[in-house]
Amino acid sequence: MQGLRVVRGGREVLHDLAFEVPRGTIVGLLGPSGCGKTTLIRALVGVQVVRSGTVTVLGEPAGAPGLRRRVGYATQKPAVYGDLSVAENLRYFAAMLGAPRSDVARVIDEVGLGRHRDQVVATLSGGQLSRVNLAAALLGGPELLVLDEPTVGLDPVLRQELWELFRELAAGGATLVVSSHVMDEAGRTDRLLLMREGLILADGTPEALRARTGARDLEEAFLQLITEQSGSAA
Ligand SMILES: Nc1ncnc2c1ncn2[C@@H]1O[C@H](COP(=O)(O)OP(=O)(O)OP(=O)(O)O)[C@@H](O)[C@H]1O
Repeated sequence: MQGLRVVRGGREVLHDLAFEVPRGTIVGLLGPSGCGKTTLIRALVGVQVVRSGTVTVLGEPAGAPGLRRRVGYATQKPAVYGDLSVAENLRYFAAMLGAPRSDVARVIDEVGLGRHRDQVVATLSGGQLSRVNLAAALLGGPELLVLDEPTVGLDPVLRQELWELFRELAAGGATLVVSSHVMDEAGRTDRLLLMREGLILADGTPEALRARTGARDLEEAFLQLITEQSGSAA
């Protein structure tokens, strides 16, 4: 991604962003609410009108038709049908994608919803609902998974399990871009993009960010970077 600028509602919300994501890694996109994480994700999956810049995904321009089956995207708000069961939703999405039917059982298992496979989605808890949404993004075994705050509303045990799943997927060669505004999740990534007000404040491994700022934890490192940035802007 190079020189990415996005204007929304008459205001520039991403300012000249550039970064590259190596395959097979988990990249965390972190920053406070409204800093532009979702907009950046929308640009990656090719649904965002951009003012300028180039976004290349798996060697093709973001949003190219050939990427449809190679990129899995889970939006922040679950986008599944409330009046269908978990399995019915996933069978439908698998058919739309041309993914094998056997994938349905696999992804239900991966997100730990086996006991709820025949439950109507409207009756699921919030955490279960977000897992159905995630399961839909896993259909077809995409090479790039783009997940917008996939762990919101989940208890610590489930969050831990999902991060283990993300790690397994990356070990199998998938690349994951995962947004979050929870700093304790940042330490689980291979690489962090810390965002603030439409800019990338820092880009590096969690260890490198801690070392660079001399901070004890990533929350403190983030605050330190903000102070540095404000100092250099003044
Ligand atoms: N459709 C829109 N029209 C105008 N402004 C918008 C629109 N969508 C987003 N914005 C603005 O763009 C900025 C970035 O929003 P974005 O949704 O990318 O943030 P975010 O980091 O994902 O936030 P959150 O963590 O709360 O989801 C915000 O200031 C938001 O108000």
